[in-house]
Amino acid sequence: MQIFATEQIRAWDEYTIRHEPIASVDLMERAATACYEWLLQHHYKGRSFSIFCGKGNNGGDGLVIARLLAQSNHSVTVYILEFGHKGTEDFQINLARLHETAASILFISSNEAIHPIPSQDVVIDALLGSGINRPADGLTAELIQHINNSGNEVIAIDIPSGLYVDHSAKGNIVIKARHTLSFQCFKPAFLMPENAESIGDVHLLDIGLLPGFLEQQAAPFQLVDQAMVSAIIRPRNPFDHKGDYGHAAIIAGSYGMMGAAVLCARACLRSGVGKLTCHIPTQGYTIMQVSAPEAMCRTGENHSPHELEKYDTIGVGPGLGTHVENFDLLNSVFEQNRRPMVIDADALNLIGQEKALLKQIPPGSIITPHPKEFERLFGKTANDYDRIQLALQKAAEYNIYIVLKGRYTFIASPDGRGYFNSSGNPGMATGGTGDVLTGIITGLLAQKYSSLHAALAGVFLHGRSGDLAAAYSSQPSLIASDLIEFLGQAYQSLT
Ligand SMILES: NC(=O)C1=CN([C@@H]2O[C@H](COP(=O)(O)OP(=O)(O)OC[C@H]3O[C@@H](n4cnc5c(N)ncnc54)[C@H](O)[C@@H]3O)[C@@H](O)[C@H]2O)[C@@H](O)CC1
Ligand SMILES: Nc1ncnc2c1ncn2[C@@H]1O[C@H](COP(=O)(O)OP(=O)(O)O)[C@@H](O)[C@H]1O
Ligand SMILES: [K+]
Repeated sequence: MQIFATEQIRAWDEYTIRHEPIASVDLMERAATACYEWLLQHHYKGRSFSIFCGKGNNGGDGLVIARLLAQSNHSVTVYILEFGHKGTEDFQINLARLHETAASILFISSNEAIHPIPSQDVVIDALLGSGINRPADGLTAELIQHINNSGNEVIAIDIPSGLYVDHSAKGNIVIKARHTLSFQCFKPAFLMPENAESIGDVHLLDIGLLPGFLEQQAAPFQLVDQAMVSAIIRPRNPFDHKGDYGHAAIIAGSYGMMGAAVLCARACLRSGVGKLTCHIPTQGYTIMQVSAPEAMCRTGENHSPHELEKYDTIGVGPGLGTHVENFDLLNSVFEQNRRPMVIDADALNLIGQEKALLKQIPPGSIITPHPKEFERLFGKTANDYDRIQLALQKAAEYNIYIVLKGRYTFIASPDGRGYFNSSGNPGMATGGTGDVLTGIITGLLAQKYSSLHAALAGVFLHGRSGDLAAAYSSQPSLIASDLIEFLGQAYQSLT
Protein backbone atom coordinates (compact mmCIF):
# COMPACT_ATOMS: atom_id res chain seq x y z
CA MET A 1 0.00 0.00 0.00
CA GLN A 2 1.28 3.44 -0.91
CA ILE A 3 1.66 6.25 1.61
CA PHE A 4 0.94 9.51 -0.16
CA ALA A 5 1.90 13.13 0.42
CA THR A 6 -0.74 15.90 0.29
CA GLU A 7 -0.42 16.64 -3.42
CA GLN A 8 -0.84 13.00 -4.38
CA ILE A 9 -3.89 12.58 -2.14
CA ARG A 10 -5.46 15.59 -3.86
CA ALA A 11 -4.50 14.20 -7.28
CA TRP A 12 -6.10 10.84 -6.39
CA ASP A 13 -9.36 12.65 -5.50
CA GLU A 14 -9.20 14.52 -8.80
CA TYR A 15 -8.39 11.38 -10.79
CA THR A 16 -11.47 9.68 -9.30
CA ILE A 17 -13.66 12.73 -9.95
CA ARG A 18 -12.55 12.74 -13.62
CA HIS A 19 -12.46 9.03 -14.40
CA GLU A 20 -15.34 7.51 -12.43
CA PRO A 21 -16.75 10.14 -13.08
CA ILE A 22 -18.25 11.62 -9.92
CA ALA A 23 -18.98 15.21 -8.90
CA SER A 24 -16.70 16.40 -6.11
CA VAL A 25 -19.73 17.14 -3.91
CA ASP A 26 -20.81 13.51 -4.37
CA LEU A 27 -17.33 12.29 -3.43
CA MET A 28 -17.59 14.43 -0.32
CA GLU A 29 -20.98 12.81 0.38
CA ARG A 30 -19.38 9.38 0.03
CA ALA A 31 -16.48 10.28 2.37
CA ALA A 32 -18.78 11.76 5.00
CA THR A 33 -21.22 8.85 4.70
CA ALA A 34 -18.36 6.48 5.47
CA CYS A 35 -17.66 8.52 8.64
CA TYR A 36 -21.34 8.55 9.58
CA GLU A 37 -21.61 4.78 9.14
CA TRP A 38 -18.46 4.28 11.20
CA LEU A 39 -20.04 6.32 14.02
CA LEU A 40 -23.21 4.23 13.97
CA GLN A 41 -21.23 1.00 13.97
CA HIS A 42 -19.04 2.10 16.89
CA HIS A 43 -21.44 2.85 19.73
CA TYR A 44 -22.12 6.49 18.83
CA LYS A 45 -25.69 5.83 17.73
CA GLY A 46 -28.09 7.96 19.78
CA ARG A 47 -25.38 10.28 21.16
CA SER A 48 -25.49 14.07 20.83
CA PHE A 49 -22.85 15.84 18.76
CA SER A 50 -20.99 19.17 18.66
CA ILE A 51 -19.53 19.44 15.18
CA PHE A 52 -16.83 22.07 14.54
CA CYS A 53 -16.35 23.02 10.90
CA GLY A 54 -13.90 25.19 8.99
CA LYS A 55 -14.85 26.54 5.59
CA GLY A 56 -12.69 24.24 3.45
CA ASN A 57 -13.69 20.81 2.24
CA ASN A 58 -12.85 19.32 5.62
CA GLY A 59 -15.57 21.58 7.02
CA GLY A 60 -17.74 20.37 4.13
CA ASP A 61 -17.28 16.79 5.35
CA GLY A 62 -18.36 17.96 8.80
CA LEU A 63 -21.53 19.55 7.41
CA VAL A 64 -22.50 16.34 5.61
CA ILE A 65 -21.90 14.27 8.76
CA ALA A 66 -24.06 16.79 10.66
CA ARG A 67 -26.89 16.46 8.12
CA LEU A 68 -26.80 12.65 8.15
CA LEU A 69 -26.84 12.60 11.97
CA ALA A 70 -29.65 15.18 12.21
CA GLN A 71 -31.72 13.28 9.65
CA SER A 72 -31.40 10.15 11.78
CA ASN A 73 -32.73 12.01 14.84
CA HIS A 74 -29.46 12.80 16.58
CA SER A 75 -29.10 16.05 18.48
CA VAL A 76 -26.56 18.07 16.48
CA THR A 77 -25.02 21.50 17.03
CA VAL A 78 -22.77 22.77 14.27
CA TYR A 79 -20.20 25.48 14.98
CA ILE A 80 -18.73 27.14 11.90
CA LEU A 81 -15.47 28.97 12.38
CA GLU A 82 -15.58 32.22 10.41
CA PHE A 83 -12.57 32.71 8.15
CA GLY A 84 -13.93 35.84 6.44
CA HIS A 85 -14.79 34.06 3.18
CA LYS A 86 -17.79 32.13 1.90
CA GLY A 87 -16.12 28.74 1.92
CA THR A 88 -15.45 26.24 -0.87
CA GLU A 89 -18.21 25.45 -3.33
CA ASP A 90 -18.89 22.04 -1.79
CA PHE A 91 -18.95 23.63 1.67
CA GLN A 92 -21.61 26.11 0.53
CA ILE A 93 -23.76 23.46 -1.15
CA ASN A 94 -23.70 21.41 2.05
CA LEU A 95 -24.41 24.41 4.27
CA ALA A 96 -27.57 25.03 2.25
CA ARG A 97 -28.54 21.36 2.58
CA LEU A 98 -27.88 21.44 6.34
CA HIS A 99 -30.27 24.39 6.77
CA GLU A 100 -33.10 22.04 5.79
CA THR A 101 -32.50 19.83 8.83
CA ALA A 102 -33.11 20.36 12.54
CA ALA A 103 -29.42 20.88 13.31
CA SER A 104 -28.56 24.15 15.15
CA ILE A 105 -25.99 26.17 13.25
CA LEU A 106 -23.83 28.73 15.07
CA PHE A 107 -21.03 30.89 13.69
CA ILE A 108 -17.88 31.62 15.66
CA SER A 109 -16.35 34.92 14.57
CA SER A 110 -14.74 36.02 17.84
CA ASN A 111 -13.67 34.39 21.09
CA GLU A 112 -16.86 35.70 22.72
CA ALA A 113 -18.75 33.15 20.63
CA ILE A 114 -16.75 30.24 22.12
CA HIS A 115 -19.01 28.66 24.76
CA PRO A 116 -18.67 25.58 26.95
CA ILE A 117 -19.34 22.32 25.10
CA PRO A 118 -22.09 20.18 26.69
CA SER A 119 -20.24 17.46 28.59
CA GLN A 120 -22.26 14.63 27.07
CA ASP A 121 -21.49 15.66 23.48
CA VAL A 122 -19.17 13.84 21.14
CA VAL A 123 -17.03 16.45 19.38
CA ILE A 124 -16.43 16.08 15.65
CA ASP A 125 -13.37 18.00 14.49
CA ALA A 126 -13.77 19.17 10.88
CA LEU A 127 -11.98 22.50 11.25
CA LEU A 128 -8.91 21.92 9.11
CA GLY A 129 -7.96 18.98 6.93
CA SER A 130 -5.21 18.24 4.48
CA GLY A 131 -5.41 21.79 3.06
CA ILE A 132 -3.65 23.34 6.07
CA ASN A 133 -0.74 25.49 4.96
CA ARG A 134 0.32 27.31 8.14
CA PRO A 135 0.10 26.68 11.88
CA ALA A 136 -3.32 27.19 13.45
CA ASP A 137 -3.26 30.62 15.10
CA GLY A 138 -5.60 33.33 16.42
CA LEU A 139 -9.21 32.27 16.82
CA THR A 140 -8.54 28.85 15.24
CA ALA A 141 -5.88 28.12 17.84
CA GLU A 142 -8.15 29.35 20.65
CA LEU A 143 -10.95 27.10 19.48
CA ILE A 144 -8.64 24.08 19.26
CA GLN A 145 -7.39 24.76 22.80
CA HIS A 146 -10.99 25.12 23.96
CA ILE A 147 -11.92 21.73 22.46
CA ASN A 148 -8.81 20.08 23.92
CA ASN A 149 -9.50 21.55 27.35
CA SER A 150 -13.16 20.52 27.30
CA GLY A 151 -12.44 16.90 28.17
CA ASN A 152 -15.02 15.78 25.58
CA GLU A 153 -14.31 12.83 23.36
CA VAL A 154 -13.04 14.12 20.02
CA ILE A 155 -13.28 12.38 16.66
CA ALA A 156 -11.17 14.04 13.96
CA ILE A 157 -12.20 13.88 10.33
CA ASP A 158 -9.39 13.06 7.89
CA ILE A 159 -6.63 14.46 10.14
CA PRO A 160 -6.68 16.24 13.52
CA SER A 161 -6.90 19.98 12.84
CA GLY A 162 -3.50 21.64 13.02
CA LEU A 163 -1.48 18.59 11.92
CA TYR A 164 0.27 18.57 8.57
CA VAL A 165 -0.03 15.50 6.36
CA ASP A 166 3.66 15.19 5.57
CA HIS A 167 5.76 17.39 7.80
CA SER A 168 6.18 18.14 11.45
CA ALA A 169 3.74 20.25 13.45
CA LYS A 170 5.80 19.83 16.63
CA GLY A 171 5.09 22.66 19.07
CA ASN A 172 1.96 23.80 17.15
CA ILE A 173 -1.56 23.82 18.50
CA VAL A 174 -3.27 20.63 17.32
CA ILE A 175 -6.53 18.84 18.10
CA LYS A 176 -6.10 15.83 20.40
CA ALA A 177 -8.42 13.19 19.03
CA ARG A 178 -9.54 9.87 20.50
CA HIS A 179 -10.18 8.59 16.97
CA THR A 180 -9.17 9.84 13.55
CA LEU A 181 -11.39 8.79 10.65
CA SER A 182 -9.36 9.13 7.49
CA PHE A 183 -9.76 8.11 3.90
CA GLN A 184 -8.34 5.31 1.80
CA CYS A 185 -4.64 5.33 2.69
CA PHE A 186 -2.20 6.07 5.50
CA LYS A 187 -0.81 9.57 5.65
CA PRO A 188 2.78 10.01 6.91
CA ALA A 189 1.43 11.97 9.90
CA PHE A 190 -0.23 8.82 11.25
CA LEU A 191 3.06 6.93 11.40
CA MET A 192 5.11 9.40 13.45
CA PRO A 193 5.48 8.85 17.21
CA GLU A 194 5.42 12.63 17.80
CA ASN A 195 1.76 12.69 16.67
CA ALA A 196 0.60 9.86 18.93
CA GLU A 197 -1.23 12.22 21.30
CA SER A 198 -3.14 13.92 18.49
CA ILE A 199 -4.22 11.12 16.22
CA GLY A 200 -5.54 8.60 18.75
CA ASP A 201 -6.69 5.44 16.94
CA VAL A 202 -6.64 5.86 13.18
CA HIS A 203 -9.36 4.21 11.09
CA LEU A 204 -8.97 4.16 7.32
CA LEU A 205 -12.32 4.27 5.54
CA ASP A 206 -12.73 3.12 1.95
CA ILE A 207 -14.27 5.90 -0.12
CA GLY A 208 -13.80 4.14 -3.45
CA LEU A 209 -10.94 6.21 -4.88
CA LEU A 210 -10.02 4.52 -8.16
CA PRO A 211 -7.11 2.04 -7.98
CA GLY A 212 -6.04 3.01 -11.54
CA PHE A 213 -4.35 6.08 -10.05
CA LEU A 214 -1.94 3.88 -8.07
CA GLU A 215 -0.34 2.46 -11.21
CA GLN A 216 0.87 5.87 -12.34
CA GLN A 217 2.23 7.03 -8.99
CA ALA A 218 5.55 6.59 -7.29
CA ALA A 219 4.71 7.11 -3.64
CA PRO A 220 7.35 8.60 -1.34
CA PHE A 221 6.77 5.72 1.08
CA GLN A 222 5.24 2.24 1.02
CA LEU A 223 3.46 0.39 3.78
CA VAL A 224 4.87 -3.09 4.44
CA ASP A 225 1.77 -5.28 4.55
CA GLN A 226 0.76 -8.89 4.15
CA ALA A 227 0.41 -8.64 0.36
CA MET A 228 3.94 -7.30 0.02
CA VAL A 229 5.50 -9.95 2.26
CA SER A 230 3.49 -12.85 0.81
CA ALA A 231 5.00 -11.98 -2.56
CA ILE A 232 8.52 -12.03 -1.06
CA ILE A 233 8.47 -15.35 0.82
CA ARG A 234 9.27 -18.28 -1.49
CA PRO A 235 7.75 -21.74 -1.08
CA ARG A 236 10.14 -24.64 -0.44
CA ASN A 237 10.92 -27.19 -3.15
CA PRO A 238 10.42 -30.88 -2.27
CA PHE A 239 14.04 -31.87 -2.96
CA ASP A 240 15.64 -29.02 -1.04
CA HIS A 241 18.30 -29.82 1.56
CA LYS A 242 19.72 -27.78 4.40
CA GLY A 243 22.49 -26.45 2.18
CA ASP A 244 19.83 -24.60 0.19
CA TYR A 245 18.87 -22.50 3.20
CA GLY A 246 22.24 -21.12 4.08
CA HIS A 247 24.65 -21.17 6.98
CA ALA A 248 24.34 -18.21 9.31
CA ALA A 249 26.56 -17.13 12.17
CA ILE A 250 25.45 -15.17 15.18
CA ILE A 251 28.08 -13.34 17.17
CA ALA A 252 26.45 -12.37 20.42
CA GLY A 253 26.27 -12.66 24.19
CA SER A 254 28.41 -11.81 27.17
CA TYR A 255 28.35 -12.62 30.87
CA GLY A 256 24.88 -11.64 32.13
CA MET A 257 23.48 -11.20 28.61
CA MET A 258 23.45 -14.71 27.18
CA GLY A 259 19.68 -14.46 26.93
CA ALA A 260 20.02 -11.98 24.05
CA ALA A 261 22.22 -14.44 22.16
CA VAL A 262 19.82 -17.31 22.83
CA LEU A 263 16.77 -15.31 21.67
CA CYS A 264 18.60 -14.23 18.54
CA ALA A 265 19.76 -17.78 17.77
CA ARG A 266 16.36 -19.38 18.35
CA ALA A 267 14.63 -16.78 16.19
CA CYS A 268 17.20 -17.34 13.44
CA LEU A 269 16.50 -21.08 13.54
CA ARG A 270 12.73 -20.57 13.42
CA SER A 271 13.08 -18.22 10.47
CA GLY A 272 14.11 -21.24 8.40
CA VAL A 273 17.90 -21.05 8.21
CA GLY A 274 19.68 -24.25 7.03
CA LYS A 275 22.48 -24.20 9.60
CA LEU A 276 23.44 -21.88 12.42
CA THR A 277 26.69 -21.43 14.29
CA CYS A 278 26.80 -19.21 17.36
CA HIS A 279 30.04 -17.44 18.24
CA ILE A 280 29.69 -16.87 21.97
CA PRO A 281 31.86 -16.41 25.05
CA THR A 282 33.08 -19.63 26.65
CA GLN A 283 31.02 -19.15 29.80
CA GLY A 284 27.86 -19.13 27.68
CA TYR A 285 28.49 -22.51 26.08
CA THR A 286 26.21 -24.67 28.22
CA ILE A 287 23.46 -22.07 28.20
CA MET A 288 23.41 -21.96 24.40
CA GLN A 289 23.69 -25.72 23.83
CA VAL A 290 20.83 -26.41 26.20
CA SER A 291 18.62 -23.56 24.95
CA ALA A 292 19.22 -24.03 21.23
CA PRO A 293 20.44 -27.59 20.61
CA GLU A 294 19.90 -27.15 16.86
CA ALA A 295 22.69 -24.55 16.74
CA MET A 296 26.43 -25.27 16.68
CA CYS A 297 28.69 -23.25 18.96
CA ARG A 298 32.14 -21.72 18.62
CA THR A 299 33.65 -20.41 21.82
CA GLY A 300 36.98 -18.87 22.56
CA GLU A 301 38.62 -15.56 23.25
CA ASN A 302 36.67 -12.55 22.06
CA HIS A 303 33.90 -14.69 20.50
CA SER A 304 36.46 -16.51 18.35
CA PRO A 305 36.05 -14.39 15.21
CA HIS A 306 37.80 -16.87 12.91
CA GLU A 307 36.89 -18.55 9.59
CA LEU A 308 33.96 -16.22 9.09
CA GLU A 309 34.22 -16.46 5.29
CA LYS A 310 32.38 -19.78 5.33
CA TYR A 311 29.09 -18.25 6.46
CA ASP A 312 26.46 -16.95 4.07
CA THR A 313 25.76 -14.16 6.49
CA ILE A 314 26.41 -12.99 10.04
CA GLY A 315 24.29 -11.30 12.70
CA VAL A 316 26.32 -9.40 15.27
CA GLY A 317 25.47 -7.45 18.38
CA PRO A 318 22.79 -8.80 20.74
CA GLY A 319 24.11 -8.86 24.30
CA LEU A 320 27.68 -8.39 23.09
CA GLY A 321 28.62 -5.72 25.62
CA THR A 322 30.65 -2.65 24.77
CA HIS A 323 34.03 -3.69 26.20
CA VAL A 324 37.01 -2.20 24.35
CA GLU A 325 38.14 -5.57 22.96
CA ASN A 326 34.88 -5.70 21.00
CA PHE A 327 36.22 -2.97 18.71
CA ASP A 328 38.82 -5.54 17.53
CA LEU A 329 36.05 -8.08 17.18
CA LEU A 330 34.03 -5.78 14.92
CA ASN A 331 37.09 -4.83 12.86
CA SER A 332 37.86 -8.49 12.38
CA VAL A 333 34.28 -9.31 11.37
CA PHE A 334 34.16 -6.50 8.81
CA GLU A 335 37.56 -7.50 7.39
CA GLN A 336 36.67 -11.16 6.93
CA ASN A 337 33.10 -10.73 5.79
CA ARG A 338 32.20 -8.38 2.95
CA ARG A 339 28.75 -9.87 2.31
CA PRO A 340 25.59 -8.16 3.58
CA MET A 341 25.09 -8.87 7.29
CA VAL A 342 22.97 -7.71 10.21
CA ILE A 343 24.30 -5.32 12.86
CA ASP A 344 22.36 -4.59 16.03
CA ALA A 345 22.43 -3.48 19.66
CA ASP A 346 25.90 -3.26 21.24
CA ALA A 347 27.60 -3.59 17.86
CA LEU A 348 25.77 -0.36 16.92
CA ASN A 349 26.70 1.27 20.22
CA LEU A 350 30.36 0.45 19.54
CA ILE A 351 30.09 1.98 16.07
CA GLY A 352 28.43 5.00 17.70
CA GLN A 353 31.59 5.45 19.78
CA GLU A 354 33.94 4.85 16.84
CA LYS A 355 32.20 6.35 13.83
CA ALA A 356 35.03 5.39 11.44
CA LEU A 357 33.63 1.85 11.63
CA LEU A 358 30.54 2.98 9.69
CA LYS A 359 32.58 3.06 6.50
CA GLN A 360 33.72 -0.51 7.08
CA ILE A 361 30.23 -2.01 7.18
CA PRO A 362 29.88 -4.42 4.24
CA PRO A 363 27.74 -2.91 1.46
CA GLY A 364 24.09 -3.95 1.52
CA SER A 365 24.17 -4.72 5.25
CA ILE A 366 21.18 -4.12 7.51
CA ILE A 367 21.52 -2.15 10.73
CA THR A 368 18.63 -2.29 13.21
CA PRO A 369 18.82 0.65 15.65
CA HIS A 370 16.06 1.71 18.01
CA PRO A 371 15.71 5.51 18.18
CA LYS A 372 18.34 5.89 20.93
CA GLU A 373 20.86 3.76 19.05
CA PHE A 374 20.07 5.73 15.89
CA GLU A 375 20.80 8.96 17.75
CA ARG A 376 24.13 7.62 19.01
CA LEU A 377 25.08 6.75 15.44
CA PHE A 378 23.84 9.73 13.49
CA GLY A 379 22.92 12.44 16.01
CA LYS A 380 19.73 14.12 17.21
CA THR A 381 17.04 15.45 14.90
CA ALA A 382 14.45 18.16 15.58
CA ASN A 383 11.50 15.87 14.84
CA ASP A 384 10.45 12.45 13.54
CA TYR A 385 10.18 13.56 9.90
CA ASP A 386 13.76 14.82 9.97
CA ARG A 387 14.85 11.51 11.48
CA ILE A 388 13.27 9.61 8.58
CA GLN A 389 15.04 11.89 6.10
CA LEU A 390 18.33 11.46 7.96
CA ALA A 391 17.90 7.67 7.86
CA LEU A 392 17.39 7.80 4.06
CA GLN A 393 20.41 10.05 3.67
CA LYS A 394 22.66 7.81 5.80
CA ALA A 395 21.41 4.64 4.10
CA ALA A 396 22.51 6.12 0.77
CA GLU A 397 25.79 7.48 2.14
CA TYR A 398 26.92 4.12 3.58
CA ASN A 399 25.08 1.88 1.12
CA ILE A 400 23.23 0.11 3.91
CA TYR A 401 19.63 -0.59 4.92
CA ILE A 402 18.55 1.11 8.12
CA VAL A 403 15.75 -0.53 10.11
CA LEU A 404 14.65 2.20 12.52
CA LYS A 405 12.59 0.33 15.08
CA GLY A 406 9.39 1.58 16.66
CA ARG A 407 5.60 1.33 16.45
CA TYR A 408 5.81 1.66 12.67
CA THR A 409 9.37 0.51 12.05
CA PHE A 410 10.88 2.48 9.17
CA ILE A 411 13.13 0.78 6.62
CA ALA A 412 15.41 3.15 4.72
CA SER A 413 16.84 1.73 1.53
CA PRO A 414 20.07 3.11 0.01
CA ASP A 415 18.21 3.80 -3.27
CA GLY A 416 16.12 6.43 -1.46
CA ARG A 417 12.97 4.40 -0.98
CA GLY A 418 11.35 4.24 2.46
CA TYR A 419 8.95 1.71 3.97
CA PHE A 420 6.83 1.70 7.12
CA ASN A 421 5.96 -1.64 8.70
CA SER A 422 2.30 -2.12 9.55
CA SER A 423 2.42 -5.08 11.96
CA GLY A 424 3.24 -5.14 15.68
CA ASN A 425 1.78 -3.82 18.92
CA PRO A 426 2.92 -2.20 22.18
CA GLY A 427 3.08 -5.62 23.84
CA MET A 428 6.39 -5.87 22.00
CA ALA A 429 7.82 -3.00 24.04
CA THR A 430 9.69 -5.48 26.24
CA GLY A 431 13.34 -6.54 26.55
CA GLY A 432 14.67 -8.97 23.98
CA THR A 433 12.21 -8.40 21.12
CA GLY A 434 14.91 -6.57 19.15
CA ASP A 435 17.25 -9.57 19.54
CA VAL A 436 14.53 -11.73 18.03
CA LEU A 437 14.27 -9.37 15.05
CA THR A 438 18.02 -9.62 14.45
CA GLY A 439 17.77 -13.41 14.43
CA ILE A 440 14.89 -13.40 11.95
CA ILE A 441 16.53 -11.01 9.50
CA THR A 442 19.86 -12.88 9.73
CA GLY A 443 18.03 -16.13 9.00
CA LEU A 444 16.31 -14.63 5.96
CA LEU A 445 19.55 -13.18 4.60
CA ALA A 446 21.20 -16.61 4.96
CA GLN A 447 18.34 -18.05 2.90
CA LYS A 448 19.45 -15.75 0.07
CA TYR A 449 16.70 -13.22 0.25
CA SER A 450 17.99 -9.83 -0.90
CA SER A 451 18.83 -7.37 1.86
CA LEU A 452 15.72 -5.36 1.10
CA HIS A 453 13.47 -8.41 1.13
CA ALA A 454 15.07 -9.79 4.30
CA ALA A 455 14.52 -6.46 6.07
CA LEU A 456 10.92 -6.02 4.86
CA ALA A 457 9.84 -9.61 5.46
CA GLY A 458 11.77 -9.76 8.74
CA VAL A 459 10.11 -6.73 10.32
CA PHE A 460 6.67 -7.75 9.11
CA LEU A 461 6.91 -11.37 10.31
CA HIS A 462 8.33 -10.17 13.64
CA GLY A 463 5.39 -7.79 14.15
CA ARG A 464 2.87 -10.37 12.96
CA SER A 465 4.29 -12.88 15.47
CA GLY A 466 3.78 -10.21 18.13
CA ASP A 467 0.19 -9.65 17.02
CA LEU A 468 -0.58 -13.37 17.08
CA ALA A 469 1.10 -13.80 20.47
CA ALA A 470 -0.83 -10.84 21.95
CA ALA A 471 -4.10 -12.17 20.54
CA TYR A 472 -3.37 -15.58 22.08
CA SER A 473 -2.53 -14.19 25.52
CA SER A 474 -2.32 -10.42 25.99
CA GLN A 475 -0.11 -7.42 25.29
CA PRO A 476 1.14 -6.91 28.87
CA SER A 477 2.12 -10.56 29.28
CA LEU A 478 3.98 -10.79 25.97
CA ILE A 479 7.66 -11.72 26.26
CA ALA A 480 10.28 -11.92 23.54
CA SER A 481 10.29 -15.76 23.52
CA ASP A 482 6.60 -15.67 22.53
CA LEU A 483 7.56 -14.06 19.23
CA ILE A 484 9.72 -17.07 18.42
CA GLU A 485 6.91 -19.47 19.32
CA PHE A 486 4.48 -17.65 17.03
CA LEU A 487 6.83 -17.20 14.08
CA GLY A 488 5.51 -20.43 12.55
CA GLN A 489 1.95 -19.11 12.63
CA ALA A 490 3.13 -15.79 11.27
CA TYR A 491 4.52 -17.60 8.21
CA GLN A 492 1.30 -19.59 7.95
CA SER A 493 -0.79 -16.41 8.06
CA LEU A 494 0.87 -15.13 4.88
CA THR A 495 -0.72 -17.65 2.56
N1 LIG B 1 -13.26 15.81 -3.25
C1 LIG B 1 -12.36 16.08 -2.36
O1 LIG B 1 -11.44 16.86 -2.61
C2 LIG B 1 -12.48 15.46 -1.04
C3 LIG B 1 -11.98 16.17 0.04
N2 LIG B 1 -12.20 15.76 1.28
C4 LIG B 1 -11.91 16.62 2.44
O2 LIG B 1 -11.31 17.80 2.01
C5 LIG B 1 -10.24 18.15 2.88
C6 LIG B 1 -9.29 19.02 2.14
O3 LIG B 1 -10.03 20.15 1.79
P1 LIG B 1 -9.36 21.57 1.57
O4 LIG B 1 -8.28 21.44 0.57
O5 LIG B 1 -10.46 22.52 1.31
O6 LIG B 1 -8.63 21.85 2.93
P2 LIG B 1 -9.14 22.27 4.38
O7 LIG B 1 -10.53 21.89 4.65
O8 LIG B 1 -8.09 21.81 5.28
O9 LIG B 1 -9.13 23.87 4.34
C7 LIG B 1 -8.09 24.57 3.84
C8 LIG B 1 -8.46 26.04 3.83
O10 LIG B 1 -8.07 26.59 5.05
C9 LIG B 1 -7.06 27.58 4.86
N3 LIG B 1 -6.05 27.34 5.87
C10 LIG B 1 -4.95 26.56 5.79
N4 LIG B 1 -4.29 26.56 6.94
C11 LIG B 1 -4.99 27.33 7.78
C12 LIG B 1 -4.82 27.72 9.11
N5 LIG B 1 -3.79 27.33 9.82
N6 LIG B 1 -5.73 28.51 9.69
C13 LIG B 1 -6.79 28.92 9.00
N7 LIG B 1 -7.01 28.60 7.71
C14 LIG B 1 -6.12 27.82 7.11
C15 LIG B 1 -6.53 27.40 3.46
O11 LIG B 1 -6.14 28.65 2.95
C16 LIG B 1 -7.75 26.80 2.76
O12 LIG B 1 -8.61 27.83 2.34
C17 LIG B 1 -9.69 16.82 3.31
O13 LIG B 1 -8.98 16.93 4.51
C18 LIG B 1 -10.96 16.00 3.44
O14 LIG B 1 -11.50 16.17 4.73
C19 LIG B 1 -13.09 14.65 1.46
O15 LIG B 1 -14.36 15.18 1.38
C20 LIG B 1 -12.88 13.59 0.41
C21 LIG B 1 -13.12 14.15 -0.93
N1 LIG C 1 4.61 0.06 20.55
C1 LIG C 1 5.16 -0.83 19.68
N2 LIG C 1 4.46 -1.22 18.60
C2 LIG C 1 5.01 -2.08 17.72
N3 LIG C 1 6.24 -2.63 17.84
C3 LIG C 1 6.98 -2.28 18.89
C4 LIG C 1 6.48 -1.37 19.87
N4 LIG C 1 7.44 -1.20 20.82
C5 LIG C 1 8.48 -1.96 20.44
N5 LIG C 1 8.22 -2.62 19.28
C6 LIG C 1 9.15 -3.50 18.53
O1 LIG C 1 9.90 -4.30 19.45
C7 LIG C 1 11.29 -4.31 19.10
C8 LIG C 1 12.10 -3.68 20.24
O2 LIG C 1 13.44 -3.71 19.93
P1 LIG C 1 14.58 -3.12 20.90
O3 LIG C 1 14.19 -1.75 21.34
O4 LIG C 1 15.88 -3.29 20.21
O5 LIG C 1 14.46 -4.08 22.15
P2 LIG C 1 15.59 -4.97 22.86
O6 LIG C 1 16.85 -4.19 22.80
O7 LIG C 1 15.10 -5.16 24.25
O8 LIG C 1 15.65 -6.25 22.12
C9 LIG C 1 11.40 -3.55 17.78
O9 LIG C 1 11.36 -4.43 16.69
C10 LIG C 1 10.17 -2.64 17.79
O10 LIG C 1 9.73 -2.33 16.49
K1 LIG D 1 -9.96 17.78 10.92
